[in-house]
Amino acid sequence: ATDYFSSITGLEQLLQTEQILMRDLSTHLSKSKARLQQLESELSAIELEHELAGKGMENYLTNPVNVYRLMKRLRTDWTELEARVQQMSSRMPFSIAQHHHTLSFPSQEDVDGAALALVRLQSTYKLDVAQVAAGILNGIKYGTAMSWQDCFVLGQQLFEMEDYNNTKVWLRESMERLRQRQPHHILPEAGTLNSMELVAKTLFQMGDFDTAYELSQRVLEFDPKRIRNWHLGDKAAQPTPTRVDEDDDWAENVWGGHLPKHSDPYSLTEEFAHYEKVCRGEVGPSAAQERPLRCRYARGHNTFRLLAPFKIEEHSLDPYVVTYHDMLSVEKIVELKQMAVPRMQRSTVNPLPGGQLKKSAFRVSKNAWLAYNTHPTMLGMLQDLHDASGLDMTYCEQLQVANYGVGGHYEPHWDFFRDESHYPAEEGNRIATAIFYLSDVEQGGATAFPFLNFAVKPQLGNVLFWYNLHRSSDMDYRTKHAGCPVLKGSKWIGNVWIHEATQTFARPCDVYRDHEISLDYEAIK
Ligand SMILES: O=C(O)CCC(=O)C(=O)O
Ligand SMILES: [Fe+2]
Repeated sequence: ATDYFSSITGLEQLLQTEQILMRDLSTHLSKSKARLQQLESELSAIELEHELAGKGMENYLTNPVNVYRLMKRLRTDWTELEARVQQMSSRMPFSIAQHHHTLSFPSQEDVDGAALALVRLQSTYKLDVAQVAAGILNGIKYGTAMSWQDCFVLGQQLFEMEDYNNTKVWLRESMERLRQRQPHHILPEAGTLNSMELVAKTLFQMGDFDTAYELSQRVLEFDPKRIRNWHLGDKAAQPTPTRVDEDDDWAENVWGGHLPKHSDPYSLTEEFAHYEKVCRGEVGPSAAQERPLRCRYARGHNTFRLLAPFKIEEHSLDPYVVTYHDMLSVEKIVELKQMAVPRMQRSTVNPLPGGQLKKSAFRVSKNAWLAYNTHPTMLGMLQDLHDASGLDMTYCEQLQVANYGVGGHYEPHWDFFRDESHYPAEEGNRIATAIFYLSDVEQGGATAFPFLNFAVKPQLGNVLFWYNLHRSSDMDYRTKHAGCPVLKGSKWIGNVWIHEATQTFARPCDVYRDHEISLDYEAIK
C-alpha cells in the first residue's frame, strides 16, 4: 500500500518502520563494538610483545618461544585478523532490504506528496520559508530544523515536479543555511556537489541566473578545482540579462508566462487566492445579513430537547449554515475511529461521467465508509440530526469518516452532484451536509466557505450543518466550501450526506423560486 503521506495512520506505520531500523542498527553497532573491542585487545597484546622486543631485540629474538610466536603471528594470526576485519564490513547483520516485505516504506509518490504538502502549507498560510526550515509554524517551534541538505533535496524535488517558483525559494534557503553552517570545513559528499552543479547548470539554462550563480559560488568554495568541469555551453555566450528583483515574477520573465506547472490552473485563479485568504482568517463575513447572526438554544424537532436543547451557532442564514455544539461525546468518537481505522483508504474525487474515481492532489486525505446500522452510535447521530434539522434520514449515504494528515486538504467544491447520473433518481441530490468534527486541529484545517467569507474551526464534538440545495431543489452555488490544509495536528471528520427525495414535508418548497440568487456563482465556477 502507498499513500503514507495522506493521513496520520499511515505515518504512524512509517514511524514504526524507523523504530525497527533503529533497533537493528543499534544491535548491529553493539555487536560490531564487541568485535572491535576484541580486535583492539588482540592488537594491544601484539603491541606489548613489541614493547618487550624493543627493550632488547637480541635478547628477545634468542628466545625460541618468541621466535615461534612471531612466525606464527605473521604466518596465520594476521591473515586471520585480516579476514575478521573484512568480515566485519561484508557480513553486516544490518540490512534494510530484509524488511521490505514486512515493514512499510514510503514510495516516491509519498515523498513527493509530503514535499507538496510542505509547499502548500507554506503558500496557503504565507509562512516564511526560513521559519518553516527552522521548524517554526506561525511563531511556534514544533520540530527540529531542516538542514541545508534537506532544503536542497526539497528544492531538487520541486524542480523535478516542475514547480520552479518554489524550487528557487527552497534552493536559496538551502544556500542561506549552508552559509550559516558551523563548522565550515566539512566538505559535502561528491554526489551532493555533483547535483548542486547539475541544478545550477539547469537553472542557468532556464534563466534563473541569480540562483545559479549563488549555487555555483558555494560549490566553488568547497572545491575550487571543480571550475574545470564547467562548460555551460552556448548558453554562456548569451548576453547577460538585466538583473531582476527578488520578488519579480521570475517565471514570467523566463518563460513568457508559459511555465509548466505541477498544480492545476484553478490554484492560480483569483478565486483560489481568495479561498486561501479565508483559510488564513483574513476576511470576515460581509454585513449583508437580513438580521444579525446569533447563538441560541433550540429544541429542534424533539420535545425531549426542551431539557437538553441544541446549542446553535449561526454562520449564515441564507444559505443556512450553522454549528450544533457538543453533539458527540469523546467516548463515541473513540468508538467511531476504532471502527474506521482498519478501513481507511486514500480519498478519491468524483470523476466526470463515465470516468473512474481518481486520487487527486485536489483532495489529500484518507476515508472509510461505515453503515449506520452497524453501530448504535451511528444510528444516534442520525437521530440527533433528524431532531435538529427535522430532515428525514431515510436516504443518507453511509457515514464517511475522513482523516487529514499535516498538509492534507480538500480544495473548494460543492457537495451536490451536478450530474444526475451520480445519484439514484429515487433518492435525489444531496440536500444537506452535516460534518461531525471528530477532533480538534491545532492549526489550520478549517472548513472554509469562500463565497460566504467565513471559515469554521474544527472543534471536537461539534456538527457543521448546511443546505446544499435551494428550497426550489436547484443547486445553491454559494455553498462552495473546502477543507483548508492542516498546518499542525490531525483532522478527523464524519460526513453525513442527506438526500432530497423524502424531504417534501420536512422542507417544503417556497411559493417563489429562490435559486436565481446563486446563478451568478455558477458563472464563477
Ligand atoms: O474537511 C472539511 O472541512 C470539508 C470536507 C468536505 O467538504 C467533504 O468531505 O466534502
Ligand atoms: Fe464537501
